[in-house]
Amino acid sequence: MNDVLLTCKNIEVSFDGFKAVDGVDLELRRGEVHFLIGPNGAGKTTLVDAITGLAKYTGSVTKDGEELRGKKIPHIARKGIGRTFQTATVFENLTVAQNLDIAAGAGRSPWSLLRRRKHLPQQVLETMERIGLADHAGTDAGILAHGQKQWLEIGMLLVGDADVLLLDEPIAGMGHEERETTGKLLHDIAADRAVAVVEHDMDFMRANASRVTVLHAGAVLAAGSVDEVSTDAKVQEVYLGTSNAAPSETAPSKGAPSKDMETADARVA
Ligand SMILES: Nc1ncnc2c1ncn2[C@@H]1O[C@H](COP(=O)(O)OP(=O)(O)OP(=O)(O)O)[C@@H](O)[C@H]1O
Repeated sequence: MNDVLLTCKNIEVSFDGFKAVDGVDLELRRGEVHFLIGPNGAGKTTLVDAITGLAKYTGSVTKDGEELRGKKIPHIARKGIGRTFQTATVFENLTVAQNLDIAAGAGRSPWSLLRRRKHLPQQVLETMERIGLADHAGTDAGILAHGQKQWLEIGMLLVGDADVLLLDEPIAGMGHEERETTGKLLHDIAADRAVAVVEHDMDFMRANASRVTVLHAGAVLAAGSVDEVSTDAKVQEVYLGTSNAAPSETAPSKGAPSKDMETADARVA
């Protein structure tokens, strides 16, 4: 079995008494692309916020035996936990190479970080190849295509030595080719890391998930392989809205379970 890099136990996040995350357990393993799915408002992003120190929580997040609850955001990042946001947060006025050089250069002085260097570190050069941006080393990040910005942001986590990557809807707004490339990139980087992907796109999830956790109303509804969660009656009910609790979301049930989730995706996305 792949080794566990991050363990979350009984995570709860409350906003003014409303439990956005309600007792979630989660393990992220090296070698896996772990999808976090669930309807809007299920608590996916809030869970990522908790893990990365942006949201206060009760429960426990551990990495390498260290409890991370209550630790500051930079400390959590230094522990190798990195995240991307739906809107890429790159330095738009700096080049691809400079963005990566800065991300790789924690500990260097601000001036040396901003200086255009003749020789980029090997790690930056290798990462540019890996994320498919080697031909854009001198391009300002601000004029990259949407997908390329997402790849650059992932690259910035890689050069920062993150080994647990939490990616929030990385393919939103991408075309077919960019999605395919992103799927390959996720598996490439997961070979020696743990990758978690918050996603609404069920086709992308089915094509790329090693493991899936389905959240609903802040809690884990189901977890397992794509097949296991696709055939789970509770998951189908939530996605199809066949329960009395969500009559307005009722959608006709057609075909195989995986098709059902596709229907849900069209509605949820
Ligand atoms: N800062 C906040 N203050 C109050 N409520 C919040 C806050 N952040 C999130 N929530 C609420 O917590 C719940 C979970 O939100 P969250 O964004 O984590 O869901 P999600 O599963 O990521 O949804 P989506 O797929 O739409 O992004 C929602 O009901 C949301 O309105």
